[in-house]
Amino acid sequence: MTATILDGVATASAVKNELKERISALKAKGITPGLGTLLVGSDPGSLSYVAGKHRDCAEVGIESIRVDLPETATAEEVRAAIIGLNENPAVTGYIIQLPLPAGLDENAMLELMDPDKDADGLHPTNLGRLVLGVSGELDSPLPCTPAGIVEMLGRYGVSIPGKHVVVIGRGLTVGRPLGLLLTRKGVDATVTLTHSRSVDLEGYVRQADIIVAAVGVAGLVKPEWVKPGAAVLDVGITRVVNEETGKARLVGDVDPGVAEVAGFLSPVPGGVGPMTRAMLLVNVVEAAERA
Ligand SMILES: Nc1nc(=O)c2c([nH]1)NC[C@@H]1CN(c3ccc(C(=O)N[C@@H](CCC(=O)O)C(=O)O)cc3)C=[N+]21
Repeated sequence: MTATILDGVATASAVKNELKERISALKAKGITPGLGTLLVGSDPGSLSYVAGKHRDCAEVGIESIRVDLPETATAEEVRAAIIGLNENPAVTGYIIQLPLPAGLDENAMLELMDPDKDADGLHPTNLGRLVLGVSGELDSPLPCTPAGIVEMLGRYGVSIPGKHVVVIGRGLTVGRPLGLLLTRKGVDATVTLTHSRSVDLEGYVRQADIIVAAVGVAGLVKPEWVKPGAAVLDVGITRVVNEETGKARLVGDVDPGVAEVAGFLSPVPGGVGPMTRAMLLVNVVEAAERA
């Protein structure tokens, strides 16, 4: 048996096409959605993600405003850039690209954002709304990667209610909010949220109907850990640079052999990454629709 590939590029493309109509409707009302990005420093991964986000905006007709600060920016300079984005009327939603360079307090910076312009759903108010939300109505932005995972499973007909989802990783952008989203009423998964201190990780993963690996440990999830037919979503991204060519290759948290055991597999690249970017656009459009 070979897994059905959960194609994030095709699914993101469908999501983006559906957005185009909503963007036209907004523009007809005189509202142009605009995504701001704030990037501090020049991490190659972050540069590549931010560039991708601006390309996506151009593709669907969303304006995009890019603010880049050097690695050496002070907390005061970053704070001023955030206030600027809060006040810029062309920016209907924005993100602070994470991680910020060491020495800058990420939580303090996220808290400075206008929650109504938070396109990542990572402001404390929006994380609070994620915890409080019981209706499944999207009345506040959801963190993009968890939203993209649920959206992709839905579009491929992978049923979630009552299923055991084992999430590996408890980070702010993926694992932690994913557990909250999956256990909301209307989504109804049973979630085991594992992390680097979990004892017998393999034992939990073996029981999973759906596995989400988001730790950044290349090839961590082995074929023998996977229940035959399970859905496996790879969210890990490790950049491996070829010494000779200087070219980076992306390696996920899931061993390639898992494709022979799983029922569904979301690969790296071409899986959850493009979906994350598509859900960011959804958040920007929804913020403009609410405004
Ligand atoms: N405030 C904030 N919000 C984020 O959503 C956020 C962040 N910070 N910091 C970093 C992580 C990582 N992330 C990715 C987004 C897209 C791809 C993506 O499109 N990946 C492509 C490959 C891209 C490439 O070739 O580099 C793929 O998997 O096919 C990957 C990773 C968003 N993050």
